Amino acid sequence: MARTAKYFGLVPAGGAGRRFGGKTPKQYAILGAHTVLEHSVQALLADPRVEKVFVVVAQGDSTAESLFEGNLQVKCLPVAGAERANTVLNALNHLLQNFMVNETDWILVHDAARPGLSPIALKTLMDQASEHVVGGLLAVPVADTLKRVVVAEEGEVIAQHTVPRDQLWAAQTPQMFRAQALNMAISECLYKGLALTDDASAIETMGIGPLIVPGHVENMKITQADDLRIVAKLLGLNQENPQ
Ligand SMILES: Nc1ccn([C@@H]2O[C@H](COP(=O)(O)OP(=O)(O)OP(=O)(O)O)[C@@H](O)[C@H]2O)c(=O)n1
Ligand SMILES: C[C@](O)(CO)[C@H](O)COP(=O)(O)O
Repeated sequence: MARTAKYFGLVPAGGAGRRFGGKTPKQYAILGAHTVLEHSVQALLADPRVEKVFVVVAQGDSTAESLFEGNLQVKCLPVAGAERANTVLNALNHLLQNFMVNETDWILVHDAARPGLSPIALKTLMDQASEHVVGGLLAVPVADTLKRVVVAEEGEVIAQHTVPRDQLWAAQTPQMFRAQALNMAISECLYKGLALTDDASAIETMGIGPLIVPGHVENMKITQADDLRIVAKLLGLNQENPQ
């Protein structure tokens, strides 16, 4: 008889941080007293149901391994791929093929670049998405008016027209789905050459809508350099002289 489904974190941390710039990839930038990655991993471990967090890094990246040395709740997998979707798929393949997770276990995919995830948002997502047919994700309703633009030859960005925002939400992470379902959905999409910027979009192509659970602004993604200062402010962390 199959055991009860467990919960595992999967943190894609294999990006180069091109938009962030600088020599240190943003997942290893210092935020308060720890790296961005450590904050993001600890945020997942805030819920006792999360058994283990798998941190997926680029081959040869030993930084994460040293950050979590001795922490039995964290395991680093050097199987990151060319894009975020490849990283997630490579990790899922590794975990399933090595029987480290069961096909029906819940996988919480959470960006290493989102250190501000709150325990209550994580709990709400796990409580609600686990009751949904396919799973779900954190997202926040779009509050700004959105413009579709064109970029002129001189580089000027020109508004073409306004995009109705009444049914638009901005996806965050974690995005929580069953291991094998997500594995198959991403694999199918990549085989078809579909570009995936998140995990839910792969599930959506299977014809099932994931549950949206309201997130919070503090869970923003660190993308540009100044985002580190903004997130530090949102989290009330001293960023003047990061340790
Ligand atoms: N090949 C990749 C690309 C991204 N990521 C991870 O996916 C998350 C979200 O991606 P993004 O914010 O785009 O990070 P980068 O790809 O590093 O940023 P950029 O696109 O600016 O290079 C990050 O935690 C990043 O480390 C990954 O694991 N593998
Ligand atoms: C997964 C994600 O954070 C949801 O908004 C986002 O799509 C990641 O995009 P990125 O370009 O890989 O940062």
